Amino acid sequence: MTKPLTISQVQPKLTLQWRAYFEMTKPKVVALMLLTVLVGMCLSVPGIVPLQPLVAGMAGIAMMAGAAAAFNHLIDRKIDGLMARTYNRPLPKGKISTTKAAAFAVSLGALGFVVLYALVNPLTAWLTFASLIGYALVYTAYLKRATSQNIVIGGLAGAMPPLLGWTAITNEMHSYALLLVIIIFTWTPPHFWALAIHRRKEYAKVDIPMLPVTHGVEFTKTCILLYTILLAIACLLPVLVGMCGPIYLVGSTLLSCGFIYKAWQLKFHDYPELSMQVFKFSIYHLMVLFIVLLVDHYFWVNT
Ligand code: HEM
Ligand SMILES: CC(C)=CCC/C(C)=C/CC/C(C)=C/COP(=O)(O)OP(=O)(O)O
Repeated sequence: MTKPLTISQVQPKLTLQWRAYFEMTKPKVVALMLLTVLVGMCLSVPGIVPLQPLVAGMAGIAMMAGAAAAFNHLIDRKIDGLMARTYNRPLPKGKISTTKAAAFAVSLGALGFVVLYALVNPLTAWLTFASLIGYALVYTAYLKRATSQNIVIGGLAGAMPPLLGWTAITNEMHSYALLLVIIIFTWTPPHFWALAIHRRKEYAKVDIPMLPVTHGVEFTKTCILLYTILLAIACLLPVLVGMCGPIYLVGSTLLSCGFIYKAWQLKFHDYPELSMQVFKFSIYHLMVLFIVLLVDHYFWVNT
């Protein structure tokens, strides 16, 4: 006869399951996206942001972005199991079955959609749904395996969060919000290609046509440098149209100089650790840039 499980045996199993589901939502990526959502919300109105659409908007967008990430885990489970960076993920490790992962992704996405539709507005719900489809289906299931421009085109889905935040509060698309989308859109290629240089052998092994695999490391480094220059120009646009003030101008210029400097080092110095340094820098760059946007908004634009 099999012995019944004791509470002390069940508890760790439940905790492990919970952690595995949480990991599928790519929490750190979604956390940075939520910062850009919040900034989109704050910049959309001159004064205090109304609390109800702020809370419901953040919750709904977080759920749908987490669901998109879970779909990515599900669709990529086979190649993830073959790469050193990702073999330990819940699906290749067998911590969660494909059926449960699919049920989780669908329920989380549906719940997020209902929250946005019912408590925020239909415009934000549909735009977030389009981002989910853009990342989970267009990028993951198709572009990723089809072209070396995969992340340039697919990056549009990941760039949407500030616009989603903006529409959650105002129920309309504003050209200022599109400038924030353009900034994340031009930031994505240097962010990802730096990592792809470091992991190029793994991508080649699973036949994923990332730029360093198809066009070589030197060409990718040139593209990274050019995109950091393009990003610096994109970061100036909010000042040129009068959306942001001097605090943002100084902060974003320093960040742009830092990013171009790191990309220049990557292109013209041959230290293997530089690619991961550029990748890490990109994350701090975007985080600080959006914090500076917020500080500028409350300390300059409103004065
Ligand atoms: C299509 C667009 C994008 C691609 C292909 C991409 C790719 C990646 C990859 C492969 C990693 C994993 C690195 C690792 O496992 O060590 C990563 C990490 C990260 N990405 Fe992106 N990314 C994209 C867009 C974004 C966006 C829009 C944001 C935020 C607004 C973002 C924020 C982050 C953060 C915070 C991490 C670090 C996560 C961690 O440390 O666990 N990414 N990105
Ligand atoms: C609704 C909404 C706002 C959607 C946005 C979805 C989202 C979480 C985008 C993140 C972009 C990202 C981490 C791409 C990496 O995928 P990858 O498959 O190239 O990397 P991996 O190998 O680490 O999985």
